Amino acid sequence: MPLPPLESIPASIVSLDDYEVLARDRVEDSIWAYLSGAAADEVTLRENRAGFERIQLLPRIFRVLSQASTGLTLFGRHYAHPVFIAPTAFHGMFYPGGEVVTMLGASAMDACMTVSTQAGMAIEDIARGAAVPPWFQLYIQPDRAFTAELVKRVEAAGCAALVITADAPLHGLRNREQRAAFRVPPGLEPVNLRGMEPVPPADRIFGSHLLAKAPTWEDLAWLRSLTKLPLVLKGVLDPADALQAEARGVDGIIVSNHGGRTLDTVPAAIEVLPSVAAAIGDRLPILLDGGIRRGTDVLKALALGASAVMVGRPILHGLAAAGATGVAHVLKILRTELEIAMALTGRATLDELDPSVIFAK
Ligand SMILES: Cc1cc2nc3c(=O)[nH]c(=O)nc-3n(C[C@H](O)[C@H](O)[C@H](O)COP(=O)(O)O)c2cc1C
Ligand SMILES: CCCCCCC(=O)C(=O)O
Repeated sequence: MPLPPLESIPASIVSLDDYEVLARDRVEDSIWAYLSGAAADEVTLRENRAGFERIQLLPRIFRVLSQASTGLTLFGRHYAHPVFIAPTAFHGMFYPGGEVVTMLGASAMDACMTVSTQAGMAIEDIARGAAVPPWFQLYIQPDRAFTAELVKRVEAAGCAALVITADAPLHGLRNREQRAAFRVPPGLEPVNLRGMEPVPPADRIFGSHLLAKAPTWEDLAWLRSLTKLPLVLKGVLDPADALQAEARGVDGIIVSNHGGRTLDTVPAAIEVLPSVAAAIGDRLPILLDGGIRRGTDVLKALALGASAVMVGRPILHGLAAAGATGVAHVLKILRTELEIAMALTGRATLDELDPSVIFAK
């Protein structure tokens, strides 16, 4: 499938926020509530942005930039830049063709896409078109035998890492979605979970079946024994959990509050990153997501201990606004902004990004 040229995007669309405005006109109200909303009062959603805005940069001047690069190596693979696509559910809600179209845009920008367990398309079909082998995000299912089969499929499809989401044993309390009566549109289903017994609804949480099979640390050890893929744990906020994950043999950690969509009033991801980075040191790579909207945000996250970042909602804004071209343009904007931020702070490589680029008040 050819990618329509970036020139087809209006010249006035220059930032990720512009894509949010463009997408708003193209997405039906209840789906918009699902995409944009977060848990409860959405305090954490706002904090994810405010956390980045509170951090100021301190540039160095006259540094040698002639060999500048955004390249990095993670789990033995080279990546052209540190902007990864976070896993998000059902891309078909936002654009016909769903995840395959997102992958087309990601491939045009050499970006690594993480495919959600809740994707509306088969992992094999999504991975087939990938220029960069995707990562797969796993929600450990109540049926562990089914989960094991899914992991084998993911390996066979050529995925390069398994991202295990740990912060959502339950769906967060999404009042904005409830008010808008959000439902997954007919015709979309989590096709990679086909064949699994659906989890019936319950009228209470404690004492019902809902938490009976919730994942525990033992599941991590079980997954470790099941696959050679790098295991990356998503949804870590407490350094003690990061250390526990390391002890259980994970290969990487994603500092994330799920874009504010699980437990409200937890701190901004960028605010807890330094404490997780201090605990883990250089022993494991750390990624961060939540609120990345500017190249300066990418730079701040890398300076405070992340090796790469993931971006959620803006990718869906690009997809809704202009399909694969929109996804590619969102990624291009972020990468270009990162390069500008690196050049203007006098940092030629990602290795040169450390806390010295952050202004200490
Ligand atoms: C519409 C939507 C769907 C999401 N679906 C998933 C999912 O299926 N699995 C998952 O681990 N995280 C999911 N997330 C969370 C993202 O992976 C990521 O943590 C979050 O979006 C990052 O914040 P940002 O949107 O500010 O970039 C979803 C987020 C959104 C906005
Ligand atoms: C509409 C199905 C939602 C599945 C869970 C996806 C998710 O993690 C999210 O944040 O939303």
